Order: sequence, then C-alpha cells, then structure tokens
Amino acid sequence: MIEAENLTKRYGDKTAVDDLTFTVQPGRVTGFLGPNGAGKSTTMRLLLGLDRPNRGDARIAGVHYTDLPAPLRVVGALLEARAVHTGRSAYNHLLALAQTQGIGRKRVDEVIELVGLTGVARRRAGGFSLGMGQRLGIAAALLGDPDVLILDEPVNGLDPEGIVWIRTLMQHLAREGRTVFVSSHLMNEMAVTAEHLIVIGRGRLIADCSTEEFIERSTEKMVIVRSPEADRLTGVLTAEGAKVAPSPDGLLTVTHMEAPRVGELAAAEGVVLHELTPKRGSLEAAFMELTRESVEYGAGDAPALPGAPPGAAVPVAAPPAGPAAEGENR
Ligand SMILES: Nc1ncnc2c1ncn2[C@@H]1O[C@H](COP(=O)(O)OP(=O)(O)OP(=O)(O)O)[C@@H](O)[C@H]1O
Repeated sequence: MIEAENLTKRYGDKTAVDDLTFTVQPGRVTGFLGPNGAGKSTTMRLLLGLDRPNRGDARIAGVHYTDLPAPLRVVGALLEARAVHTGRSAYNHLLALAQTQGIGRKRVDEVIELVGLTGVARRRAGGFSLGMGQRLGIAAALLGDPDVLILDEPVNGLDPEGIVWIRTLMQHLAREGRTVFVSSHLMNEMAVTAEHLIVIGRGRLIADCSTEEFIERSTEKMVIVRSPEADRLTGVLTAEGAKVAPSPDGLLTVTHMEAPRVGELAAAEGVVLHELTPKRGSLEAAFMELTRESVEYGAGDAPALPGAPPGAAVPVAAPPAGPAAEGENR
C-alpha cells in the first residue's frame, strides 16, 4: 500500500504538489493521471524519498521510504526518462544493483528473462534503445520482488508489442496482490490497464475512483443505432425524450436514453433495427473534461519544462464542446 497524506511540495513560489491525500491499494493497477506539470513526477519522487515534502507525509508499506532497510525488496521504481549512462552490460548493471541489497545472481537472471533482455544482457546498457532501456529499468524495479511498484511513464519508448507486454505484466503483478502505481499520458492505454485512477491537476487531487466511474462521471453515454426507418425511429425516440443526431452514413447517435429503452421503443413501434450499440465515452474525453480547469500549459503558451529543450512541453488543449468523444470499447 502507498499512502500520501497532505503531501505538499513547493519550489520557490511554485506549489508543485498541493495538500495531496490518497491511498493506493494493493491488488489492482492504479493509474496516476494529470496534465503536463500537474505534479505526478514530483509526487512519485516524494513517495520514493528523492525529495522532501514541505508538509505532509508519504509512506510505503506503512513506513517512510528512507526508513526501509532494504528498499528494493519492498518497492520497485521506474522514474521517467532515467537513462542508464553506463559502460556496464545490462547484466552487470543489474548485478551491481542486486549486490547492494543482498539479492543473488539467480534473481538477476530471472528478471532479465522476464523483461525479454536475455539476448542482449551482455551488451553495454549505455547503448540501449529507449525501449530496451525501459525494459532494463523495469527489470531493476522488479529485482527485489517488491510488493509495491511505482512506475513513471513505463510505456514510454515501447513499441506496440512492448506496450501490450508491460500492460500484461502490470496486471499480472497486481493480480498477485501487489500495489501497482503507474503514471501515463496514454489515455487509451490507461483505460485498458488501470482499474482505479488517481487524477491530479495543478498539484491537487481531482479524482480518486474507479476508471469506470471516472468515465461515467464526465462523459455522456451514447447509443449507436442503424435502421432502414431512421426518420420514423428518430420521431419515436425524440417523443420519449431522447436526443438523436443523424450522421451521413445513416447511423443515429442517441443520447439521454439507454440502449435497452431504445430497443424496447423500436420493438413496440415495429421499427426494424440493423444495429444497436451502447457506447461509453473515452477516458481521454473524460480526462479532458475533468482537467480542463487545471491545464497548466494551454496550446500556444507552452513554456519549456525545466530541463526540457525549448518547445518540448506538450500542450494539453481543451476539447471542443459536445459529445464528440469517440466511443471506446474495452
Ligand atoms: N526541481 C524543480 N524545480 C522547480 N520546479 C519544479 C521542479 N520539479 C518540478 N517543478 C515544477 O513543478 C510542477 C510539477 O512538475 P512535475 O514534473 O511533477 O509534473 P508532471 O505531472 O510529472 O508533468 P509531466 O506530465 O509533464 O511529466 C511543474 O510546474 C514543474 O515545472
């Protein structure tokens, strides 16, 4: 379990993390979301004792990170863009890390195999591609077989196969009863990976709920209907309070009415249906909606983030209004 209590971190007059209280439970993948500059990496650094809070408390498995006698055995972490600048081979890099905590060679071999680096384990880690570097970072995080994992953007640099691999791995680790806390900007990926979400904006908590609930709360449910009698159906549904938007391909997008009711009304009136598909909103649309107020850098006024090259800040722009969200099947 991970606990943050009134966590607050200021850099000069900038409050990066603002009175943040949340708990990350074991047994499920918890996604950590927020627009650029929301304070995700800072929060993770505070949890890992790499920075000191101005106020509040962060505990992992009930204790402060810095009080853990063998931290790698309790918590494994992958921090964003952590390149391994080393002339050592991947194997020796992991072995050196393992030896600091009394972890044996057998476990080094195990994690190398687990992350799919067996074929390149003797190669210089400093020359690894971004994706291989991510896998090596994940191997390091798993070295101590920890109960808690804190992963900052683990999907960064991975190809589609790698993305599916990390998703499966995180879900497997969670099913084993571990606490998996993962930040990402890839909403579609988080929608299928994380069961629970903690969302922050400008350092403050915006949501702490299931992924399902997060999407339901801020996007409108839609029903996609196709009928050879689209006009008649539109009349039937609007008379019962639904809103119906036709599209040029003959599909009707129905809001303010659930799919079963659409089907029942069509049957009662003898209207033939060729398609009746309930669609939920996307996590991306829900995220845009709920974080709209807390976007740090809007399009056009994006300053460079500290340490980033000019223009590197990725703006998160507010979405256009209306139920334009693409439906997303899980
Ligand atoms: N060492 C630092 N010195 C000064 N300001 C900092 C420092 N680290 C972070 N900040 C500021 O704190 C805020 C939160 O940054 P942080 O990197 O934690 O956000 P983030 O949610 O991880 O962003 P991103 O999604 O872009 O990685 C930002 O405004 C950032 O500029």
